[in-house]
Amino acid sequence: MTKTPLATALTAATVRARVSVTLTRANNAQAELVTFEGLPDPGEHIAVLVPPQEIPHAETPLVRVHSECMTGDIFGSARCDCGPQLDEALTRLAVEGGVLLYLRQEGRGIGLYNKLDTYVLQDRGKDTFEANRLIGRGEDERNYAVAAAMLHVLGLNRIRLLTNNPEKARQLQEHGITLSSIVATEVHLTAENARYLEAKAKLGGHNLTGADWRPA
Ligand SMILES: Nc1nc2c(ncn2[C@@H]2O[C@H](COP(=O)(O)OP(=O)(O)OP(=O)(O)O)[C@@H](O)[C@H]2O)c(=O)[nH]1
Ligand SMILES: [Zn+2]
Repeated sequence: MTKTPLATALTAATVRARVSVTLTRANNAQAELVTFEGLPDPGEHIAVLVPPQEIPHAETPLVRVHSECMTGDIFGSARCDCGPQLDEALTRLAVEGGVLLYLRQEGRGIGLYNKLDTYVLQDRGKDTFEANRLIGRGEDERNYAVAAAMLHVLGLNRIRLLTNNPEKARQLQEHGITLSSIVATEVHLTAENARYLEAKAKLGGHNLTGADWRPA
């Protein structure tokens, strides 16, 4: 059977290296960082494999697909909920084990400088989606084929996905990943990120109920 270009791209990837690290942000879990060759886009995406520390390994692994946010993940910027979501995922993975895919998709795929340009527009009253359009970019340019490719290489074709984002769930399923369930991330609401979260729920269709869910 002739493979479609997408199927070929998803299966052409291989593991490049596996490196052990102690994760101080995940209760000192002895995790493994995995790098890849032949992914469908050139970003330096990594997988973080975290062993369970408190409960036996689940049959279906918990997976967090996290998009890079330098401002939130590294500096703890309170404009968005990315930092608390990353901490939540790492804490949870340290308890029950699982995998975090760290995707180099800064600014929903538009890059750091462009994201900071949209912050200027947001400070003048535009929401996150509109601000992207105003600088001539898509509202959300992320494509999760790369995440599916990483999961295929790791042999994780059936997962429990930790997300509130329906598009992430939809695309992973489209690329052959079975979601046995979708586990909600907590709603990390603060006065400072309220407008950001409101836009995600209203315009991005994110589930902000705090309850586990299925895509419509
Ligand atoms: N363009 C743009 N990107 C942003 C902004 N704030 C955060 N981001 C990026 O948004 C991405 C995170 O996406 P979110 O929509 O917050 O969450 P998600 O990953 O889609 O959904 P969850 O799985 O539920 O967390 C990261 O790449 C951030 O860099 C913003 O104001 N503008
Ligand atoms: Zn963020």
